[in-house]
Amino acid sequence: MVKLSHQQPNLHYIDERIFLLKITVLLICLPSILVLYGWLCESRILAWLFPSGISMKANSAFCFILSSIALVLFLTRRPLAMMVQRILSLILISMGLITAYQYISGTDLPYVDSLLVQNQLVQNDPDNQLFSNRMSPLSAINFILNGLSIFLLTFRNYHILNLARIITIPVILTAIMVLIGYAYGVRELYRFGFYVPLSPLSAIAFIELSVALIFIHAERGFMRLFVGQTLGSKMVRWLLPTLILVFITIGWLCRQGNLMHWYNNQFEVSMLIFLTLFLSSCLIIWQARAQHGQELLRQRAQHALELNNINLEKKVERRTQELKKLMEELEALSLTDSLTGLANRRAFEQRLKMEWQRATRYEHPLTVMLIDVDHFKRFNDDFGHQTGDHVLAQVGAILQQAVRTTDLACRYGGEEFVIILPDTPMDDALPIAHRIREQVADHRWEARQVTVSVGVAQLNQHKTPNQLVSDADQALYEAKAAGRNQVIYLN
Ligand SMILES: Nc1nc2c(ncn2[C@@H]2O[C@H](COP(=O)(O)OP(=O)(O)OP(=O)(O)O)[C@@H](O)[C@H]2O)c(=O)[nH]1
Repeated sequence: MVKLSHQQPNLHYIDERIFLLKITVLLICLPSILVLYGWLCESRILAWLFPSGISMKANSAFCFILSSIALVLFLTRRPLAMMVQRILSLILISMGLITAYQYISGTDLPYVDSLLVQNQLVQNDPDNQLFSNRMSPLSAINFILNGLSIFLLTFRNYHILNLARIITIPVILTAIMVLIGYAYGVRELYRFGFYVPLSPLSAIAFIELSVALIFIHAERGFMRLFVGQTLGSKMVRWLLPTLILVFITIGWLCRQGNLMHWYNNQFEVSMLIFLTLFLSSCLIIWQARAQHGQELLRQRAQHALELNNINLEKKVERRTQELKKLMEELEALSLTDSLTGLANRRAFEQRLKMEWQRATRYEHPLTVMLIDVDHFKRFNDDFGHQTGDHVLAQVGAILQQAVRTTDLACRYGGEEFVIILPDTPMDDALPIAHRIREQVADHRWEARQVTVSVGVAQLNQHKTPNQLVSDADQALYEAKAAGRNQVIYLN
């Protein structure tokens, strides 16, 4: 069994529906109480509330009062209310079944039709008829159906809810038929054979009761269509009652004209067809206009949405490109030394690892040289850090110029630099090292002459890139020890 979920529909609509339910209960209950009171006090005026010559029977009035109570109890969710509703619905079903049994078997069970009132009013009734104190067979069937519907609605289950609604539809249809019968004077529509006819007041009460039952928990099941906020919901809410009322009224007016001998039958039918065509066309055009407007709005909204999507996609694409560029810049920044503009130690380590792998795999020569500024501490102490920074930047520029594009000059840290020379044997690397040393020494320095010491090492049987750097460092150490401004290589 599917349990109903507790949705939160529009509260404004809920308030409106609670109000309508209360009004409906009053509309069913008040006339029924008056009719029942009329029967009990033998007041023909009250019992014959509707001036048609056919009264709502006392049992029917009683059943309608019970139905109203059951209806109003749908406003509370207490288990006790649910129990009372089930008991009331069972009474309604029983009343209907017992009456139907009496009609079918032709018997007159004691204390059933005379349960609430004796027959005095009926006996005085000029239109007296067989079983005239008994509710009509149609009422009996309708009370069975409505009682069943109330009983099922107390279960609040999705499938049962729809079933409860479906069984009230025949009640509405037959009651409308009865009203049409009264309006147009078609006896066969409200009275079957010699049976007791259904009174117009009962027909109205059945319509009110059944419509109210159909709208219980309307936000669930197929009745959602009637209480929704869509154009379809608004259409069905207005169009359906309008259609029923308008066409019944047109028919009635045409009929009355004929009865008053303003025109004959042919004219009545022609008028009816003309007015029906005219009004149906008006209704269709009115609704088509509303739908057309809605469709245009929808198309415009869709177009705007598509444009928005295209703009959004362009924006995302632009932002992605910007982000990509930013990432590349960040990546470059993270690999660059800010003072000299050379690659930093991180970039050096990445590249050395790569070149070392390539060189060992293809047995290519690979040389690394470490360059250190001589007595830089003293330089800093004498001329200050800022001048020292300037010297480092200039040494960096000299190194960058001295190497090929396939080589990589990096700032190793502090005043120490390193150059990776791929595919370069020691014989080719040494002239470069000497050139660098000379260029630094020959440079026109502002403060004082600056020199560098260079240690060179070539890849040999080194197991790791670190060992190669360590060899270059050893050579550099020896260059320092040999008096600085020297190039020393380690084989
Ligand atoms: N201006 C400046 N100085 C730095 C920077 N990085 C390191 N130094 C300085 O470089 C000096 C390096 O000194 P040491 O390692 O003793 O070596 P040195 O004085 O060059 O002597 P040798 O290398 O033996 O010739 C230290 O005083 C550091 O403060 C930097 O980015 N800018």
